[in-house]
Amino acid sequence: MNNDIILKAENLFFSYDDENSHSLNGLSLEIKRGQKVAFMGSNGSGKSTFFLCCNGIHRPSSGTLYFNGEPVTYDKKGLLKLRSKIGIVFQDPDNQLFSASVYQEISFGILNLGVSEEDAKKEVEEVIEHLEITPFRHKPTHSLSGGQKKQVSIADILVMHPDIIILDEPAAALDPKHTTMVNQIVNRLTEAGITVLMATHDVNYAYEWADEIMLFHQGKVLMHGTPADVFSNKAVLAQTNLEAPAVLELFDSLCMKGILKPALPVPKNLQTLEKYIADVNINTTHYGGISPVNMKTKKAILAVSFGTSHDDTRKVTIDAIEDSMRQAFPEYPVYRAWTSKMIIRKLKNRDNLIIPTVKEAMEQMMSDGITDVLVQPTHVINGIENDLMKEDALTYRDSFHSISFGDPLLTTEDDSHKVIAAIADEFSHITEEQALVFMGHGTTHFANSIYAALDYTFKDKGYPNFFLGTVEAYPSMESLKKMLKAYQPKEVVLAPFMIVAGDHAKNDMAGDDPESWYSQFKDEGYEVKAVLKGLGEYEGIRRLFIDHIRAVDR
Ligand SMILES: Nc1ncnc2c1ncn2[C@@H]1O[C@H](COP(=O)(O)OP(=O)(O)OP(=O)(O)O)[C@@H](O)[C@H]1O
Repeated sequence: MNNDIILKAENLFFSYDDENSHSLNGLSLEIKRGQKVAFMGSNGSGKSTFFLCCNGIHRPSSGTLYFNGEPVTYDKKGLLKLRSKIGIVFQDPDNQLFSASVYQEISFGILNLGVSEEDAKKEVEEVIEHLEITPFRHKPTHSLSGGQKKQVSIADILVMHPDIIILDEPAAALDPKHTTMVNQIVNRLTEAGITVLMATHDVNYAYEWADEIMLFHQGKVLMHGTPADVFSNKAVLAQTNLEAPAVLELFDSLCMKGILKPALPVPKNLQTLEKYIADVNINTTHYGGISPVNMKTKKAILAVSFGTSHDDTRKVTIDAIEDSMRQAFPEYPVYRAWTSKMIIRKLKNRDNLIIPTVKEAMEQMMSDGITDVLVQPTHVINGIENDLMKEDALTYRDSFHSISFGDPLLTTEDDSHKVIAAIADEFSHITEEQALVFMGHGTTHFANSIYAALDYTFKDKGYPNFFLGTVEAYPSMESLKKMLKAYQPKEVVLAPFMIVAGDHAKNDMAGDDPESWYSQFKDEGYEVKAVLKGLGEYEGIRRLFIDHIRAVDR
C-alpha cells in the first residue's frame, strides 16, 4: 500500500440492528498521512459509525480497515494498538471524561498503556502546558466549562501521541471564543504532523480548514476532493443537504456581476476575498475570462451604436465616429454592432445590408482570434440601451482575456463640460437673440436626470440661451416653452441632441406635423430654424469617444 496512506477503508459494512439497514454500506476511503480531512454529510450518513469502527468500539461486519498499511485486527492486542494510535474526541465531553481531577483524567490513558508514573507525569505536564490547561488544572472535571472540558478531552488523546486524532463536531455547543480556542488547538495538532479527521456540519469552517472533504451519504462516500472541488459541485451539495460556503457564494456573485474576474484563483477564505475586492479599482471597466498565460494579445474596438436607417446621417455620424476610432487606434481593428434589432431588420430587408448585433460581433471577434475587446458605445447616456449592451457583451466574458467598456458620452462631470465646449464650438455663431434648443431622446431610466443637469450646466457655464429638452421624458416641450417665454428670444434654433439626425430629428423636431417642435415653437410666435446635424458630426464629440476608449485601454 502507498506509504502516504495512513488509513484505508475497503468496502466496510456495519449494521446496528438488522442486516437490511446498513449504517456503513460498502464504505471505501483513503486518508493521506498528515492531512486535515473534514467528514461531512447529513445526519445519519455514517460518519460517527465509521469513527467508532476506527478505534474498535464497533467492528465492521465485513470489509477491511487498514492502518499504516496493515489490516486492523479487532483482538485485544489489535484494539490496544489501534486505540493508542487513533484517538477520538467525542462530541459531548461528558461521554469521555470520567475522572475526578484534570490530572487524573489526562494521565489515565497513558498509565493504562504501561508508561511509568514518572514518564507519564512528564507527558501530562507537557500537554497541560501545550493546551493551556494550567489555569484550571486543579478544578474538579465536573465543574469545568464546556470549552475547558473540550480542552481536557483533547489532552486525554494528545498525551497518547496518536498518529490520528478524530474530532466529532469539536465546536458543537461552544461559544465563539471557545470555538476559536479549540480551532487553534486543532491547528497546532496538524502543525505537529498529526492526521486530523473532523466531522463537522460547518461548511465555512470545513472549506477553509480542510485539505480534503469526505462527503458521506447513506453509509458511503459520495464524493471526496479538495474543498473547492466538492463545494462547487451543486448537484452533490443538494443531495447531501449542504450549502456552499459563504465565501464561494460571494465570490460567484461578484464574478457574475463582473466585479471580480472568474479567472482569479478561488478564494480559500474571507481575507483572500477581501483582498480581491480591495484590489478592484472601483472605476474598473475590465472583465476577464480565459488566462492570458502564453497567449498573444490581439485587441479590437467594438463600436456599439443604436443604429439608424437613414444612410445620409449614418455616413456623417456613426461611420465618422468609427473612422476617427480607426485613425486614433490604427493598430486595433474596429468592429461595428448596433443595438436596435428593428433597424437591423429594416436594413436587411430594404438594402440587404447586414449589421451585426453585439452578440454577433462578439462571435465574429472570437473567430478572428481577438483576445481583448474595448467596447465603446456611442450612446449618449448610461441608460437601458447601455446596460443591455453590456449584458450581451458579458455573455462572452469567458471567451476573451478581457472585455473593457468605455463610458457613454455623458458620464462624468468632465464629460458634461467637454460636451458643452464641443457644442459651443459648433454653434459659435449663435447670438443672444437666438435660443439654441436641443432635442434629446429621454428615457424612464434614472440616467435621464443628466438632461436636466446639462441644461442647468449650460446656464452655469455662461450660455443662458442654450436649452435642452427631450422627446420622451423630462425636460419636456412644456418646460422648454416656459423657459423660452422667460428668455424671450427672437429666433429658436433647433438641433438634435442625439448622435444621429434620424427619424426624431427629421420628424419630431424639424417636421411639418403640428406636434413637431418646429411647429409648436412657430405657434408660440418664434422664428424657428432647424439644424439637422447629429452629435456624431461634431469633432469635439468624436474626440470625447476616443478619450473614453483611451481611459480603458490598458
Ligand atoms: N447506537 C445506535 N443504534 C442504532 N442505530 C444507530 C446508532 N447510532 C447510529 N445509528 C444509525 O446509524 C446510521 C448512521 O448514524 P451515524 O451516527 O453514524 O451518522 P452521522 O453521519 O455521524 O450523523 P450525525 O451527523 O448526526 O452525527 C443512522 O441511520 C443512525 O440512525
